[in-house]
Amino acid sequence: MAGDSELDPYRMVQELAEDGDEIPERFICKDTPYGLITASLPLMDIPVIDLSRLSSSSATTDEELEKLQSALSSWGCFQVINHGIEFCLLDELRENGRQFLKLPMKDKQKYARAASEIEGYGNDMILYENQTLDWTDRIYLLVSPEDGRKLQYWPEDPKSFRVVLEEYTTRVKMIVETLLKSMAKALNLPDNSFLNQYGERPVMYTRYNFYPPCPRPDLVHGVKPHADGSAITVLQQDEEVEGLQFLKDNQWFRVPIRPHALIVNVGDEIEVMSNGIFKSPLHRALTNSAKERISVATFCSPEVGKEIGSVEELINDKNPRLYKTYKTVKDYPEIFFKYYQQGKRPIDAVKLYSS
Ligand SMILES: O=C(O)CCC(=O)C(=O)O
Ligand SMILES: [Fe+2]
Repeated sequence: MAGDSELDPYRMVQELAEDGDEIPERFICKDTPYGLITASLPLMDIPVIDLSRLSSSSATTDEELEKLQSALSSWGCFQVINHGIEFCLLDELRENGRQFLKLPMKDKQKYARAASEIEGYGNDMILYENQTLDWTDRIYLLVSPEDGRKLQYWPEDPKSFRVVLEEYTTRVKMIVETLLKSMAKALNLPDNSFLNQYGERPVMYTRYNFYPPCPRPDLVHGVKPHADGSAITVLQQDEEVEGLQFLKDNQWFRVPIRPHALIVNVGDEIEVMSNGIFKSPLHRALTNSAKERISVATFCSPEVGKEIGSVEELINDKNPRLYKTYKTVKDYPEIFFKYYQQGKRPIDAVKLYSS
């Protein structure tokens, strides 16, 4: 496809990458308040949580709960091992995304995102005029609740795309429930303290992020620095190509690749529910000049209409309430995307005191 890419908001990054060395101006990041875009950074000593120890009540459970509490109050994220998802399912999930991406553009076009929607196959959403765009294409799908799925956006090629994603969704849902219970236990709260706010019909979106090779990885973001608006995000990383980084104490760290482990980070909703004890971490994804990268992120949020607020037992004279309550899926997405696309932190909109 030829044409002036800067004037064509629907042009995929994949096509720009195939065109050659020019990066349209709109992708070039002129302002980096969180530091230079570079991969020359220390590797993160990422906490590792063994999910099988959390789900059984054995002698090692308490130790694992302590690790969980420590991971979430420092980094806000960890790697999960022994999560129970078969490795072949994880491989197939990621490979299906890759296969879809290799299809001719005309075959992918029928799943294209409509201008006013977030679901479907598309590039970075343009929400305001001078927005710097991320070097990424994506398939973005609501996967739960099941009756809210818009199957017109779910690829039918490769053939197993839909069943694999359905199965993965079921598994992630179970993992998140175990984690929410464990997180409450880790804070000495009743098991259901977070689950009560999460509800029976969580809203889950899965996003396949594709990062085509970029001729100037030092000038663009694959995904700009942000914290997730979810309660919990479960991420499958590329099995070979690094790119994800977390910020801690104003320093970026590279996330190491551990095949078949999942990365879990908490999002703004858990920061609010835990009254700031668990941190919704800033993270970003960088691009790479040699190789494309893929990641699959599942954003898990409470069911529609649930009111989110800090758990009462965590509030006392020493620890005052830090956040306003809000209706998660009703109010937050609007705030979230407006702030997010401007590189601002949406959680600031619900803080009672500015920090
Ligand atoms: O690609 C990655 O590793 C991270 C993506 C991410 O942070 C997101 O989709 O919210
Ligand atoms: Fe994210």
